Amino acid sequence: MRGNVIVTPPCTFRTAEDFAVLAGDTVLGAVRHSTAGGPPRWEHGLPVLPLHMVRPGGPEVVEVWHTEGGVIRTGEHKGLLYAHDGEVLFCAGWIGPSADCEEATRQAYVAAFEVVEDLGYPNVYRMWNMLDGITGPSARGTEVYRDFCVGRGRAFDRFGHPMPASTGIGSLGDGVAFYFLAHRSHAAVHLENPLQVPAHEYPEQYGPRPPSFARATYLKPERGRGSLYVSGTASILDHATVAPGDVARQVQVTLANIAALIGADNLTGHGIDGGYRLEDLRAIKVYVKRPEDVPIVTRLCRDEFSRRADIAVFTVDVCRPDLLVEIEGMTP
Ligand SMILES: C=C(O[C@@H]1C=C(C(=O)O)C=C[C@H]1O)C(=O)O
Repeated sequence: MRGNVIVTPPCTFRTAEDFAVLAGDTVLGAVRHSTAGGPPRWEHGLPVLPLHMVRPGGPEVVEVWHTEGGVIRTGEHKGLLYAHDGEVLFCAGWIGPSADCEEATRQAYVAAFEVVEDLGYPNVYRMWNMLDGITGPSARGTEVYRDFCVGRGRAFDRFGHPMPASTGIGSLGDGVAFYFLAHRSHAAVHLENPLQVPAHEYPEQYGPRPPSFARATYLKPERGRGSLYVSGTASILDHATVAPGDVARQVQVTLANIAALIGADNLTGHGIDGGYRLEDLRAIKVYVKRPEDVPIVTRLCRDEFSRRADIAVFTVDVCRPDLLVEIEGMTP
């Protein structure tokens, strides 16, 4: 509560049953982390992206993106499904298994930027990409993530959009899925981390085209406090992986990275007043590579984040073979 106004967080995690009740009320779109992925589909008249992130028998986590009001309009463009309420655009797409991940990614991202431009939501502030076999060999004999980065980068080159906060993570199957959010009027301020080389400046040892993303994006309203969206963050200092093989240390380095990124010093340096701490984050997603590491990673995260935060843990691959964990979140 702020005064007597109820502040609805933009994103909450729900069970499949809760989502069925909630949909059609204040929902713009949703992402179903479940046992199968595939193209986005319409549910209750809204775009819903199924992601293969859960093993059989595990609980489905529905990530629900809420609208603050306005008339919701929906549509489809080249297989991408979207909903928008006059201020916020939610859009989801599926690249699917393909012979040429680079070209398929380029085309899908071109379609995404066409949606952004056609509908007039120029401030893209958060993107997610879930890649089956992310560090595995691609059909053209390189690596799926590397091919993906080249294709995505070519679409960014063509449209000249600034690079927003993003996640590029593994999934348990069903090709490459992606979704993103864009705002009509609020400026998107993209942040880098003082402890890390900007990802888009990574040296060539990580691939021919560095990944196109910022470490965080602050969505700045005309007045008052905005929301900060933290990219998938891992145990990387400068550009190098820290503590390969040591999951507890990787969690510590990752949390320290996030703390430095969202803290007052870094925000002030990007022209944003104030700062945040780990306990301010909500809608946290934790990606753990090895199933046996889930208990310790969950405990370490529970100790640092607020009890009021939704924390979802998924057992999937991370974008470098030596990374064991990755964490993302946002402020309400
Ligand atoms: C973990 C890293 O990168 C990951 C890959 C991303 C992408 O390609 O969009 C974004 C954030 C992370 O999920 C990193 O390079 O620090």
